[in-house]
Amino acid sequence: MCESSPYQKVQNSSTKIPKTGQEHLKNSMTLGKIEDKSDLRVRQTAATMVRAWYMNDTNEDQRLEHQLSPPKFLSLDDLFTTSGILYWKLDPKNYESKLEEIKKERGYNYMDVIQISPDKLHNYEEKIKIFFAEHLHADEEIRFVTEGSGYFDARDKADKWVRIEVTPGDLIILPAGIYHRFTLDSKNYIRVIRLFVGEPVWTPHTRPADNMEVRTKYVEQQKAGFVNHNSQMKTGLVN
Ligand SMILES: CSCCC(=O)/C(O)=C/O
Ligand SMILES: [Fe+2]
Ligand code: NI
Repeated sequence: MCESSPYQKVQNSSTKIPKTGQEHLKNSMTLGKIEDKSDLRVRQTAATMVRAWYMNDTNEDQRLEHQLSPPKFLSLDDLFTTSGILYWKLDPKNYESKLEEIKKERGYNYMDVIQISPDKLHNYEEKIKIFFAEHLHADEEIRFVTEGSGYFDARDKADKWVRIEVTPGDLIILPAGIYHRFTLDSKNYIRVIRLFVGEPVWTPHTRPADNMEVRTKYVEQQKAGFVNHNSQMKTGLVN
């Protein structure tokens, strides 16, 4: 989306984050180095907790899980191979340095915070509708969840909806050109850090946008198969 004012904005990671509860980020982060095996185990367990599944197409409330019967889950590897979606699990209470590392590595020099709930988001009903209309962006969509939960839905190679549950500590990167949408779950609240390279442009291009260059490029990549040069990201390990 292309909203501007209601969110805190940080032009680069060393800039102060102005007001509204974001201050604790600065002090809460230490380097996410895995010092011993028990630490690794804890982090791996957390990493495997991401859930992604194929959706049914019933007209029930969008906030419900929409599992197939029986449910059909995807692994992180499947998620990446079928759609190019990258996922990292960070420690939701101690993520600052790892997030900084990722920002540096991928060139994300903009960040702000959005809280989505009926009482926290201006024009909530309208925004929720926009988020849930199938669309693509000309750039990556990078979201790090700090509180609450929700679902990102993305189309796989066969144009089937895959639902990805996001909870605190989840960093998800949707590639440019992928058809997707977002909804809150039945708890009705999420707080998300949004990252971007340069000045953010979150214009949603509603489907059909098949003739956009970014879409044709994405489809080509999808046909050729996505290649991940960062195996940590693919497996969801935090370090
Ligand atoms: C959870 S962040 C708000 C949703 C959004 O910005 C978007 O583009 C969804 O596709
Ligand atoms: Fe989007
Ligand atoms: Ni958007």
